[in-house]
Amino acid sequence: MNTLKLTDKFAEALVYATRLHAHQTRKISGVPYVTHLLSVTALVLEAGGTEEEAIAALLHDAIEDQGGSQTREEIRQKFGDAVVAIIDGCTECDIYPKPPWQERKKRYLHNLRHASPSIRRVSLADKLHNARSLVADWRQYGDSIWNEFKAGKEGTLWFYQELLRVYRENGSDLMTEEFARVIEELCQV
Ligand SMILES: Nc1nc2c(ncn2[C@@H]2O[C@H](COP(=O)(O)OP(=O)(O)O)[C@@H](OP(=O)(O)OP(=O)(O)O)[C@H]2O)c(=O)[nH]1
Repeated sequence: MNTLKLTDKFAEALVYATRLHAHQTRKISGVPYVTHLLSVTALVLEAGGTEEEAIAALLHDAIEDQGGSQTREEIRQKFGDAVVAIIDGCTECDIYPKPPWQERKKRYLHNLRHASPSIRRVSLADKLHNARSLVADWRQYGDSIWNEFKAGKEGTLWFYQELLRVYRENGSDLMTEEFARVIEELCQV
């Protein structure tokens, strides 16, 4: 049985993430962006993740979407180096303009191959929730959803299949196999 007890640091990160992303929404459904952060965090904790991993899950898009290096330093001061290292491992880039889509995705896949177990857990939870969102959004809105993704349907499916290959390189676990089932479903939409 998992006996993890979350501390006030987790509660602080929850409020901080909610405020940081307060004006951001999910691009298909339009719901508050914090829904994604909460789902990813729940997946990390359900998979046996630590409090540091859960805090990193809450803040995994903070550097990329909400302030770059300034936000990184703020997170370092509030939550420490270990949390920042996990977030950096889940961050594609923090510079603007962003490099081309395929270049970013290939670099993400390359870095993931050498990433720590903590980074891999938060990354997998992130991509699992995004893949589930895609299936749910497709059911509601149909093929028009692909217009919202820079690489369209083909490129997006390529990325998810490559991610699955990388997650499986270190063996498999329950979350990886759930990801595989969702990707199979996504490939059939
Ligand atoms: N499925 C889905 N994705 C959405 C939605 N709103 C925002 N996103 C984000 O869109 C990103 C994928 O969009 P793309 O056009 O393919 O790529 P890009 O934003 O990286 O350029 C995902 O980021 P990512 O970099 O792959 O992951 P993340 O770490 O930013 O979450 C995902 O988080 C939504 O409503 N549904």
